[in-house]
Order: sequence, then C-alpha cells, then structure tokens
Amino acid sequence: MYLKRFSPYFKFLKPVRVQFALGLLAGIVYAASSGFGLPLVIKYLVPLVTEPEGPTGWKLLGILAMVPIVFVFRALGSFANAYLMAYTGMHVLEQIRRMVFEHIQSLPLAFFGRNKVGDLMSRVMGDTSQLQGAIVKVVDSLIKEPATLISAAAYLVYLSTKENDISFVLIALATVPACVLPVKAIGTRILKKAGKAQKQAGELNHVLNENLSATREVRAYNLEARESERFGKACRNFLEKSLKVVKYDKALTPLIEVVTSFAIVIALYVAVVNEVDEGALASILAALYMCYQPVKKLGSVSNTIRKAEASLDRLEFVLHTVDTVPETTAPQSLGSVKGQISMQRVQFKYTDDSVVLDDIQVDIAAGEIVALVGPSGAGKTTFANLVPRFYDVTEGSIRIDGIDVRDVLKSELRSHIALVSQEALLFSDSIANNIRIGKPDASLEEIKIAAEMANAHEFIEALDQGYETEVGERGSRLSGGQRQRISIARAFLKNAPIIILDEPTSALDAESEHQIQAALEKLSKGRTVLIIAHRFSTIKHADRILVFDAGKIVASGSHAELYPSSELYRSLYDKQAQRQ
Ligand SMILES: Nc1ncnc2c1ncn2[C@@H]1O[C@H](COP(=O)(O)OP(=O)(O)OP(=O)(O)O)[C@@H](O)[C@H]1O
Repeated sequence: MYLKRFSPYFKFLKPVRVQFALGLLAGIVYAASSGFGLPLVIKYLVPLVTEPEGPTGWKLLGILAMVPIVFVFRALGSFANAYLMAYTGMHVLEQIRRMVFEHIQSLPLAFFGRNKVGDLMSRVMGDTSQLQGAIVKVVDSLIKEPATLISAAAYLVYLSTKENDISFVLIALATVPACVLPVKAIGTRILKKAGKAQKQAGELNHVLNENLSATREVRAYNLEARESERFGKACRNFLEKSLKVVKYDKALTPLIEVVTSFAIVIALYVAVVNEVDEGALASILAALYMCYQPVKKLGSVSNTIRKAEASLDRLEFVLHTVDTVPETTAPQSLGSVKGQISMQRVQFKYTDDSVVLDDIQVDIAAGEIVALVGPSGAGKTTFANLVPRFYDVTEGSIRIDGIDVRDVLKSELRSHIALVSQEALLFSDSIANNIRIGKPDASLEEIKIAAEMANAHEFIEALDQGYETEVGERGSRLSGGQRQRISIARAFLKNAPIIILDEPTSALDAESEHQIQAALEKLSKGRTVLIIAHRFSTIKHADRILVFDAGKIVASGSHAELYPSSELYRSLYDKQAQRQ
C-alpha cells in the first residue's frame, strides 16, 4: 500500500527508537484503557444507579475506584504517547531537513538557475514538516488506533461470551469495510489538491523572498503597490488551493459518522431484541463508540498520508536531482599547482537548444594574467565558471597543469582557485570570520596580513570593534568598496595559484577604486588570473586579452596588437574611453 513510499524515511526513527518504542507502548496503554477499560467500567457502574439493591461496602468502593484507575492509566498513556511522539517527530524533522539541506549543498549551480529560491525554502521548511507529521502520526496511529479497535472488539467478544450472543461483534465489525469507501474516495482527491496547495505555498514564499531581497529596488521604482498586489494574489491562490484540501479533509469524519450511525442502530436493535440488561447495553454503546473512533482517526491518517505524499513528491524532486557535475570515481591529484590552464575544443550549453560557448581553444600559461572582454552576453562569465567546474563542458575538455578538471575531486580543484566576485558577498558574521573563509584555520595575525595586502586593514582598525565588527546581513553594514576589499583579503588568505576576478561593474568612488585596483594588482602577482573585464581600466595590466563575441573567442593579443587589428575590440574600447 501507499505507505511503501515512506519506508526509506523510516530510518530516521532509528536514533530515537527507544523514545519511539516507549511512545508506542504508552499508546497501547491508552488504547487498552479506552477500548476495554472504559466499557468495562460502564458495565459495572450503570447497575449501581439502575438497581436499588446494588453492592455496598468494599465492593462498592472497589467498583468506584475503577473509574479513577482507568482514567489515570488513560491520561498517563495519552500524555506519554503525545509527548514522546512529538519528541521523536521533532528529531525526525531535524534529520530530514538536514538531509535535504546537505543535498542542496551538493547540487550544481545549474539547479539554482532553474529553481526559485522561495520555492526551495518552502520545500525545505514546509514540505519536510508535512513529511515529519506524516511519519510520526502514521506510525503512531497505526499502532494506537488498531489497538483501541482491537481492545473494544475484544470487549465485545468478552461481553458476547457472557451474554451468549455474538451478533453485536459481527455487526460492529461488518461496518468497518463500509467506512473504508469514503476514506479511499477522499484520499485520492486530497493527494491532488495537496500537491497544488504546496506548490502554491512555494510560490508565495518565492514572492516574499524576491520582495525582501529587493527592498531598495522596490522603493526606488515605486513598486510597493505592484508588489502588494502580487503578494495578495499569491496569498489568495494559496488560500483557495488550501481550502480545497481542508474541504475534503474535514468531510471525511462526518461521512464516516453517518455510515457508523446506521451500524450502531442495527447493533443496538439486535441487543435490545436479545434483551440484554442496561449495564451491558451502555457498555456496548461505549465499546462501539471506541470501535468507530479509531476508524475515523485512521481515515484522517489516510488524509495526512496523502498530504505528505504530495510533499514527498516535492522533496524527492530535490533529493533525486542528480549532480550534473559529477564527482570522479578515480580522482587524480593536482599536487602543487603551477596554474597552467588549457581548453581544448570546448563547447557549452546551459540548455539543449542554445550553444553559449563554441569551439573554444585556448592555452593560458602559469602566472599569465588574462582579461576577458566582449559585449554583454558574449560568454565571458560562463567561460570563467567552467574552470572551477561550476558547470561542466558539454564537449571538449579543460585541463589544469595537464590534468582534466573532471578527473580531480571538486573540493581539491576549488581549493586551488580563488574567486573575487562582482558583488562581494559576505556572511552575517564578524569581519575576521568573513576573511577566515579563505583559510579556516588561519590565525588572527594571518588574517591581518591578508587584510593589509587587500588595503582593508586600515578601515577595519578604524571600526569600533575592529576585526570583530559584525558586518550585518550580506555585509550590509559596510560600503561596496569595503566589502570588495574584504573579499580580496579572503583571496589573499586562500593563497590559491589561480584567481578568477569578476570585475565590479558598479562605479566605486575614485579612492575606493584605486585601493581595490592596487590590491588586485598585488593579488595577481605570480598567479594565473582570469579577469572578466567589464570596465577596461584593468586591461592594461593584463598579459593577454581574449575578445569574446557570441560564444567564440574572435581575437587574442595585447592591447597594442588588438586595437588596430580587431574591429570589435576597438569599438568596445572606444566606447569605454568615451564614457570615462
Ligand atoms: N544560468 C543560465 N542559464 C541559461 N542561460 C544562461 C545562464 N547564464 C547565462 N546564460 C546565457 O549565456 C550567455 C552568456 O552569458 P554570460 O553571463 O557568460 O555572458 P557575459 O559575457 O559574462 O555577459 P556580461 O558581460 O553581461 O556579464 C547569455 O546569452 C546568457 O543569456
């Protein structure tokens, strides 16, 4: 049955198996005291009221004492069961979330190009939560509810042997299959609707995330009303899709109750015709109630499973996404890298239908500084992204010191490459820890030296907390130029032989630009450097310039060689010169 879908995830119960087993045991105590204990108590209590010549003294006290005893067992069972199940549930949730998160870390950049951040957040938070709810509720209910049903049925059997009539049991049990029909019909609908509702939750998260990541743009372009409308629409869609789930979810219990009311009437009729006494009659009612209660609960469990199945589909979409940049099974070591990069007949496509880089053939010597220029969209960033294997070539090969990058472990390959991005991205941590990313075991002394090399030491020291200053979310408490210098300090600390430098496009003030430029020149010394040159100010320090156009390298050489020979280069350069 459909529980099979969840079986691979039951392994998460293993670390909490003791609590889980105790929780189940508590569930059985609860079930037995509800299904068997309560009807039994009622059987002895009712005659106390209806029969004038009832028991007295110790016997009376004994019967009365049964009430609190049964209720104490039931209460203890109920509490321990609920608490231990919540305990195991939260532990399961933690593990599932971590598994999904870890898998997301291993996914290539291409995956994030295709999927929205908000939707992924919704999958990590919302869908894991649904799955956790299902695993715990299902496993718990699958013991507790049938145990209650069996206890109540056992009581009916016990009573029928005493009353010499087995017909109540048969009638009570005969109605169970009838209750399964609405459970099945509603379950199928819930699966469909829940999938849509979760998808809409992802969309809602996406709109929220996009808005919160673009707070400046929203204000600058007066997009507040448009954004509110977009969010409102997503909210409404989510509400409508969720309400459909609620409708089916909530229809189940009343439906089952109607079915069981007929069964109860028939069972009572048989009991009355057979002239059972009041105590037995009341206890039959209680036992029947205890029989149908679990059926109802199991129906709601079925709905939970359906909802969780929809969430599982969304989670498995992430978990089953294979790494399109796979790790080699027979890794070679790069050893101490000189930094020679060679690209042979490289072709690259993001999607099947468009070639972004075509027939790229280039050899970059160790220690060479190479600038990549070309019109926007020509393929410069893509070219640089292939070296650390953010993407893999679709044809041809890239070699570092003669070794194909696909034959090296990604972690080793990337340890030899430092990246200075266009938009320096800092983590919400101290400045020291942000620089330390370049070398996790670096001492404060090493961090300060790296900051000095990056022309960052002075401004850091001038801050109240110095290196311990918290930079805020994404480094928002620092200026663009300061962030950039911290990211250059990171690269200094990493001391990698290959540097990829995505030149900042946003205009920095002259002083900041000068400091960054000077730091980058220092950083470039003795290393192989690829500069994605958006502005041409850095070009003069390059040993070679590669001119990209529509995914091809159309010219290569120094500025002095290219200016007269390449029309494209000349026009790009002149346009830049005019702007300055
Ligand atoms: N993640 C992606 N998925 C699909 N296509 C992409 C992706 N990234 C870039 N492209 C496409 O690949 C082509 C090359 O883009 P690339 O970013 O390499 O150009 P670029 O020369 O660095 O441009 P710019 O100077 O504007 O940064 C463009 O047509 C772009 O639309």
